[in-house]
Amino acid sequence: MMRAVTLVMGIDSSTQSTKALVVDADTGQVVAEGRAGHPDGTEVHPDVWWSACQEAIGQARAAAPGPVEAIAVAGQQHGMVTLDQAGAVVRPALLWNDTRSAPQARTLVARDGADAWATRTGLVPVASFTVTKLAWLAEHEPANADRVASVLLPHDWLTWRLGGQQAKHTDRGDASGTGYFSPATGQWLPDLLAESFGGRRPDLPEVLGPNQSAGRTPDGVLLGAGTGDNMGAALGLGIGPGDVVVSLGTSGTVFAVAEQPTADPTGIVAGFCDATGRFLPLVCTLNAARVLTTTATMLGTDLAGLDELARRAEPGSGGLVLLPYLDGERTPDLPDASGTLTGLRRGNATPENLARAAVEGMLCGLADGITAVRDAGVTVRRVLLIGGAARSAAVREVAGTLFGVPVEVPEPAEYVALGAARQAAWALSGAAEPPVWALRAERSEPAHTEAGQAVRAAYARARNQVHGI
Ligand SMILES: Nc1ncnc2c1ncn2[C@@H]1O[C@H](COP(=O)(O)OP(=O)(O)O)[C@@H](O)[C@H]1O
Ligand SMILES: O=C(CO)[C@@H](O)[C@H](O)COP(=O)(O)O
Repeated sequence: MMRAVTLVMGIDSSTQSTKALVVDADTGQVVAEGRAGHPDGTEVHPDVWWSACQEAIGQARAAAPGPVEAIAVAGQQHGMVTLDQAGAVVRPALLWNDTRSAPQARTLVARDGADAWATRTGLVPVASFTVTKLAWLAEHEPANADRVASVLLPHDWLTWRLGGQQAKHTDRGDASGTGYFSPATGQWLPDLLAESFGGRRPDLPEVLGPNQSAGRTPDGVLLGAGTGDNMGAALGLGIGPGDVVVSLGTSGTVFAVAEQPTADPTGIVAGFCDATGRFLPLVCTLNAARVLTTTATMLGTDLAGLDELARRAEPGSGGLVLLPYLDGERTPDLPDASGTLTGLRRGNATPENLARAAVEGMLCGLADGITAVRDAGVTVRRVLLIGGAARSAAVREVAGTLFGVPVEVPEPAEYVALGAARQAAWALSGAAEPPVWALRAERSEPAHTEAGQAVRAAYARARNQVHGI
């Protein structure tokens, strides 16, 4: 007899695109997909995400074998979505990679001290976090700030739109990236928000538990709480103790699931919550996959060409080191930095070496991130490498040399959207735990740590030489 299939949808609204997956709720098998691009830029009107979301959902629904019963959205973290009293967007959202609020971040840290921020919010403010964007708005656009009746994150806003603009909801995972939420208590910190937003007290969405529902769409589909994209990926992969994920999308992230909250006063490890009721210590760099696309363009080739060139060069790129801070950097906290190529000589100035230096430079910052999460108390037994740039063979090989632990590459898949789908299936089931879905087949990259250590040392020297850190 045929099994009755229950279908759910997971949406990943990340920096560069929206992806929608229709998934079998019992097995986690993907049965249909949709995708739509986002425009470039660090300031984006949320309507753009809504159009992309509609397009991706339309494609996935058209290809699906039946109707979906639940949907959840995982979105790029930290983006500042401001709504007025009538629910209209006050101004385009400032995204996680917009660095204009770096001066406000410094002022907030000077005001309360890094220790106090880390203890209260799990974070030390940098330009990425929503609280600094609100401080920027209060200082630079007070008339707009006065109109703000509520503040949402990208995933909250999309969930609210999908639900026909009824009650506003978020989850612990995404809330923990704002800078006015306590991961330890699971509560908003409205006084801290007001102190940072010129005394204003906008409404904040209700924080739902991991398997709670955010209502229904006008046509009756159950809505999951949704979450941030990194929390979504952790749920999609179903990571456990000893697993550290390195995700190479627009951002580079390193994260693991932890039982206890973390509070790192250096600000390197952000003490986020996850999407299962646990915690998600995370290190984020601003420059990941796009370092490769930019280098490919510089070399007059495409990503496949860059891959071939990088694989022809020796480890260490003949002495070339790229500090890849093309969009400024968040970790280390260098919002005004630009990229630097060091070690250039007539004898090593080849396309091959430049291609490999781009791959090595992008990954060295994340290797440092692995060290930082280990220092924060995370056990690191293996790295799971995901995100768009994990599709590159050169990236996978070099990661195996730099990370110092076994690197496993799960079958390429949209793990953020898969995590959102798993959350939707969980909300639909009403069960205490999410459905058990098998992790996709993995390939391992052998670790050659000796060559990798020399590459990391050269990177650290170059960073010290240029930035004094
Ligand atoms: N084979 C590849 N080699 C290197 N980069 C790739 C490859 N395929 C895709 N990418 C890059 O991955 C990025 C998209 O990854 P994704 O994880 O979807 O990002 P995001 O979630 O931030 O939108 C793009 O910058 C794209 O150029
Ligand atoms: O700011 C962070 C994490 O703190 C980023 O990871 C954003 O969540 C954007 O993610 P991608 O678009 O690169 O997936």
